[in-house]
Amino acid sequence: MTRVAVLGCGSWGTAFANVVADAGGADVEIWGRRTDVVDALNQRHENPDYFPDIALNPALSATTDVAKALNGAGFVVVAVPSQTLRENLAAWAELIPRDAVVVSLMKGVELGTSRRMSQVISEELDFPAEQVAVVSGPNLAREIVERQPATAVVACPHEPTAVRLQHICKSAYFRPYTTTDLVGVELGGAVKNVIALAVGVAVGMGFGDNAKASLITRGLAETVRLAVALGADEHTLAGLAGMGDLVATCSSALSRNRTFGEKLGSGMTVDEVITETRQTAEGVKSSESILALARTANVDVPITEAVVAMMHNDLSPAEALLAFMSRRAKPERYGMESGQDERPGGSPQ
Ligand SMILES: NC(=O)C1=CN([C@@H]2O[C@H](COP(=O)(O)OP(=O)(O)OC[C@H]3O[C@@H](n4cnc5c(N)ncnc54)[C@H](O)[C@@H]3O)[C@@H](O)[C@H]2O)C=CC1
Ligand SMILES: O=C(CO)COP(=O)(O)O
Repeated sequence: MTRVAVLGCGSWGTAFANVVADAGGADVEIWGRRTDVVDALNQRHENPDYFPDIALNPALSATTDVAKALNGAGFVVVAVPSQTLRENLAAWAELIPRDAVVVSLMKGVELGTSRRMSQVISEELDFPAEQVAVVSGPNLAREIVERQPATAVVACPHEPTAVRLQHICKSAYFRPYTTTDLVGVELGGAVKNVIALAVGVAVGMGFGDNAKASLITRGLAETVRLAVALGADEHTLAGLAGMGDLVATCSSALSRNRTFGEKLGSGMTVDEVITETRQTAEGVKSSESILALARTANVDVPITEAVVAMMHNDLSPAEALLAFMSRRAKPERYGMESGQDERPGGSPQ
């Protein structure tokens, strides 16, 4: 049977490993850093840190020995924070089988380089495009580990690889579709975290459904502009990895990004929220790398600009709202036609 190594036993690594085990077509071993978590996974079939009340598939095994997890793996699924991926891969590179498919579950863009996760994988491992894939979509880990129905997108420029991956993670409750549009899928997943931060801020400030719907809709518009400028198919962003994930994340109290924004909007400082946030909220750091990408591509991303200003440049939520709402009046556009006038600081009406 195909061996699958899942690297990272945080919330999504654990839930996705369980999906593959439940799908029943592969042997799955999950790697984690902490002995107590790995022991609980092996002995009690639970992850006490993230899902203490959920019975995981007993066929799922765990190890702290990354060489053991990677030995003979046909798929190497990576679920660590986006900003540590490069250093993690450097440490693992020699152990990853040269014929394996490496799968990113991550939704971030690297700081400093603005590389997508699949690009970091290709660069660090020197793997060809047909051996690098991504899984993304409306996949709040808690709901998936509860085995609630969900859909996702499996992306690889080489369709047969996407189909192989689709088969090992398709189960009674998890329905993956395939696509070859890696760029659209990865940018959809990364930018929605930034938009979820903005929605969270609005919720924390006490605003209601009109504000949320406005941010989601205009957030999708800026995601489409950026992704298409970088080579994505516009239709991908109307799909599960775009609108699907954006709606799920922005609507859910389970989202770490939305929750982070909510705390900021209700008056906490960024440092205070970071101190009490234990899990990865990718949008906080990726907002900066996404803004850098947008500037390089000369694309207006006003919500992302506002999020970066709040997260990294001490702009208060009230000031960000004022800057956002006082931009010049303009026609509603969805795609690539937008001009420079979206940038905060554009002349008020
Ligand atoms: N939680 C969710 O619902 C979903 C998360 N994702 C994405 O999956 C990725 C991982 O997120 P989660 O599992 O939720 O995060 P998490 O914070 O629950 O887990 C991260 C894991 O990485 C490990 N880790 C942290 N620093 C590390 C380092 N320097 N080296 C090696 N391992 C390290 C942690 O010990 C933990 O096991 C993120 O990019 C996230 O956007 C995608 C879909 C759903
Ligand atoms: O990506 C996710 C759902 O698809 C999870 O979002 P958060 O990282 O905000 O929890």
